[in-house]
Amino acid sequence: MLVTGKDILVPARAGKYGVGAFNTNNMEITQAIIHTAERLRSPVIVQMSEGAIKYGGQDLANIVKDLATRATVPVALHLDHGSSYESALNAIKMGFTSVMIDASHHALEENIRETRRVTEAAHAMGISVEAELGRLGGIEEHVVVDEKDAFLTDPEEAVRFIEETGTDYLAIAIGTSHGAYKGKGRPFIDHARIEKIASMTSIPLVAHGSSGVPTEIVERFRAGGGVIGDAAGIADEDLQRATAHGIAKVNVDTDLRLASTVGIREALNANPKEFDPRKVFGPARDLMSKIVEHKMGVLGSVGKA
Ligand SMILES: O=C(CO)COP(=O)(O)O
Ligand SMILES: O=C[C@H](O)COP(=O)(O)O
Ligand SMILES: [Zn+2]
Ligand SMILES: [Zn+2]
Repeated sequence: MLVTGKDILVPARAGKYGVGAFNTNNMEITQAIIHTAERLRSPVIVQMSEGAIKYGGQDLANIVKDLATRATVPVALHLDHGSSYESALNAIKMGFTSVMIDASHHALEENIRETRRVTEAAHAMGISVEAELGRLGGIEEHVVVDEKDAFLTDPEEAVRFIEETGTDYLAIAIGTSHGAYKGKGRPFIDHARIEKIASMTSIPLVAHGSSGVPTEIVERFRAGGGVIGDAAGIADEDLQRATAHGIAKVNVDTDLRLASTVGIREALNANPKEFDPRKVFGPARDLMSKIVEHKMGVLGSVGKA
């Protein structure tokens, strides 16, 4: 069933488990996410970035909505990193049931103003909203945020931000970053900060940049001929600790990107004569399903639907 993000995330925060929010860009990724959720009786969030909307548009949104409607577990269609009020409204028109307004790169007052505009419009239409406070390291919205400029979310500021914007869930900067190269090999999740923010707030919290970048997948990526540097992700134990303390929405894109590429390249390498797309995309879909299954197990959402 197609539901709002709030319908999925409020019970997750109350129940101290996490729900995966997986990025999609095509049918196979969408099937891996929603069919696995159905099989494991897990709620799930399928998200499309503005880039995914540019790539797949209403066609892809309709695929997600159709699979969600036919599923018997709760599924939300969410806009990831909406960059403006107009972008959020456009997603709502396309049938999204949850939107993110990411004005975190603006000064606090401007972030509050822009977020508030979106919550007012979205709430009037029964759609729930994610906002972001603080700045992640790494590559964010196609702007490279230098390590020293990346700042973590201030707990007092979070309380004020939630109160003044009416956002339904809040993405906080706690040391994670987007992409396949996280943390540069040192411990970097600020668990004390998560606990502090969670103790002062009651809405679901969101962790971006939560891919695990599993060693096995990275090794297979290399073995097949892929080129990748010192890749690193978020450890399963870190995610479990974070979800026990208030992180309810856990964003994963990189792991599915890696799995799809590994699946496709291995299928092509194994049989150079193959040109049936089903024999190429099928194995990639299977590998992505395994990633989704693993993540749902780690987050504790299995059986919660
Ligand atoms: O935060 C994300 C999407 O908003 C994705 O994070 P990863 O790059 O760790 O998969
Ligand atoms: O956080 C960003 C997501 O990984 C989406 O990336 P994208 O804008 O390349 O689709
Ligand atoms: Zn952001
Ligand atoms: Zn993100």
